[in-house]
Parts: sequence; structure tokens; C-alpha cells
Amino acid sequence: MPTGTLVLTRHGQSEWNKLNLFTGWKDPALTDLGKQEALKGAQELKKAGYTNFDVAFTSALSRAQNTLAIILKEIGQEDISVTRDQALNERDYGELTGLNKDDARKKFGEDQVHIWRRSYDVPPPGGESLELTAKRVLPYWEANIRPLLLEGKNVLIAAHGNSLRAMIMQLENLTGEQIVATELATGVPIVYKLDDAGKVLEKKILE
Ligand SMILES: O=C(O)[C@H](O)COP(=O)(O)O
Repeated sequence: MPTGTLVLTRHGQSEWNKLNLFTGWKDPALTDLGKQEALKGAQELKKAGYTNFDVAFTSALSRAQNTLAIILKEIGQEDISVTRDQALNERDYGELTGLNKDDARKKFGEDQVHIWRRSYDVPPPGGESLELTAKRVLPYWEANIRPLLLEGKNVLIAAHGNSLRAMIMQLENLTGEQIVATELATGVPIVYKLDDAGKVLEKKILE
């Protein structure tokens, strides 16, 4: 018997996404496009009938919090409990934070920048690899989110490319190599139906 429904959404475009800057734990606002992406995601959820969440989670960063707020308003669920925690933040980009991604390629070379961005276990200088990101995201997931899904609660999470990758890797049993090849579009909800052991029964991307 299926239990909870889980929806994961990457925040809409931020000012630093627009400028092509490494963002990490910095806190730029959503752009107008980012707000529209969040709204579009919410409309897709509404159309598909996902308007009965019990709880929501987001990071300590405003781009994810505001994406969540836009969604909850649109689906008429502004009254549900929202937990914000920095365990769900984007990976820390360390010394790359604030650099333009093209300038970084010129400075450090295309291959090195690709390794920092899309290898599983090589951290950027002073920052977190996806593996390190997963080591902070997954204990939080296990302690605070998974138990709610096993109780049959419907959970909505608005977070970041790499904190969501950590959860997706766990949910779909992917290897490090597989998860780094998974790209998440901004503002697009991913819906999982889980069984009572937390195993994925069905996955839908609401584009
Ligand atoms: O922090 C950032 O710069 C982005 O949100 C994610 O960056 P990535 O595309 O290099 O993973």
C-alpha cells in the first residue's frame, strides 16, 4: 500500500544563477523569471492534484524559502508547517563562491572546473563535494523527513540542485557517477510515490 507522496523542487532562477556565478551558501534573491518558474511549478502541482501536503521543508537560503512560499500560496496551503534548516542548503562552493563560471574555466581550465562541479567526491577548494553535501543532507533526511513519509505524510521540499541530488541518490539508489549526471531544472517539481518501506513506486517530473 503506497504511503507518502514526496515532492522535490529546485528553487527558481536566482540573481546569481542569472549572472552565472558560483552561489553555494550565498543568499541572492529570486529573479522575476525565478518567481515565474516557481509559480509555473505550483500550477503544475495544482493541475495534477498535489494540493494536500502535510508539511514542507526548505533550506536556510531565501531563494528556496521564497520558491516554497510562492508554491504554497498558489496551491492554497500557506497554513502548513514549514521547517527551514541549513542542512538542506546548497553545497558550499568554498573559494569558488562569487566567481563567474566562465571566468573560473579560463582561470583553472575547463576540465578542473567540470571536476569541481560534477565529480562526486572532489570538493572545490575550501568547499563541499557532492559526497560531503550528502553527508550533511542525508542524516537530516533520515531523522526528520523519511519518518514522516513512512507515516504516510505528504511532504514538499524546496531546496537546491546539490542538496536535492543527495536525496535523489538515496531514494533511487544511484551511484555517485549516476547522480552527478542528473541535472535538475529550476522550479520543476519531481513527484515520488513511496511504499510503506520508503521504496519508490513511481516518479513523475511535472514539466
Ligand atoms: O551554487 C550554485 O552555483 C548553483 O546553484 C549550483 O551549481 P552547479 O550547477 O555547479 O551544481
